[in-house]
Amino acid sequence: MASSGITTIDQNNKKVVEVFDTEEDLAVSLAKYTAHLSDKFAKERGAFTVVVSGGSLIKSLRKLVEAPYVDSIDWSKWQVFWVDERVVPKDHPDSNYKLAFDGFLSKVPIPHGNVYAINDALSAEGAADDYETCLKHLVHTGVINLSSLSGFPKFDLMLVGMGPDGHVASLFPGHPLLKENQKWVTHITDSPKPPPERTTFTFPVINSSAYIALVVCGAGKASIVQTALGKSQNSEVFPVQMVSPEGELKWFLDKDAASKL
Ligand SMILES: O=C1O[C@H](COP(=O)(O)O)[C@@H](O)[C@H](O)[C@H]1O
Repeated sequence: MASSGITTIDQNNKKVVEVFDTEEDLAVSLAKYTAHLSDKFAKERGAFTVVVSGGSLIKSLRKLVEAPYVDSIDWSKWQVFWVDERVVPKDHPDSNYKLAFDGFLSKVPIPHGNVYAINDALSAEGAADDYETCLKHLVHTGVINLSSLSGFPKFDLMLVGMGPDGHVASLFPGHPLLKENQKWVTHITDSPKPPPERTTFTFPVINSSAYIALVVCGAGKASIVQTALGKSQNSEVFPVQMVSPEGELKWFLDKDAASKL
């Protein structure tokens, strides 16, 4: 699967891997994929619950704020959440909210009340608990679906990146939080990547999703991609390998990230 432009699909159609010649091509396809799901969920359930990560993912969403998508998507149906957040003020350069707001949210007419940022006045633990309470309320009111299989919230689409160490959200290799199986949202105060204090969705929530787009670009991530998708002998299990949603997982890779496959 080394060349670009190739799509592979696993036997039960739950995992799709698509490799793009350039990050530009990837961004175009990601916008099309997201717009399609927005339309589907808006029609089916009158809401589209979208979870974003921080990092390089946000730049790869840039085509959504351009024609034709900026005018064709029904932004009023979007409900936006963060899979992880750094516990810093919302206007801090490290804030995932600020990154998404500056690069994406400020350019589309999503109602302000449909954007769920953490309470940045709280401690990491307090912010995680507060976010979980907010999610529970939204499940109760039917904005967020509940998985009948797992009993955890089932978001329509998670758009997530992966760090060069194989972390997803703020779930880092070897960290005890990888095993959290009760909480919906938890916190970390010793993140190996700064800033140290963060909130993060847990794996049961991530893996209850209807759709996950895992967006990975750059040669610096090729070894982990090889471990996750290729024939690497690496015995360590990286967090990204624990991503296994109830619904569909689609990997969006650029040629460099896929270079070791
Ligand atoms: O710290 C974080 O890093 C990951 C990966 O970021 P990237 O820039 O390497 O794509 C990101 O997905 C996560 O949301 C963020 O908090």
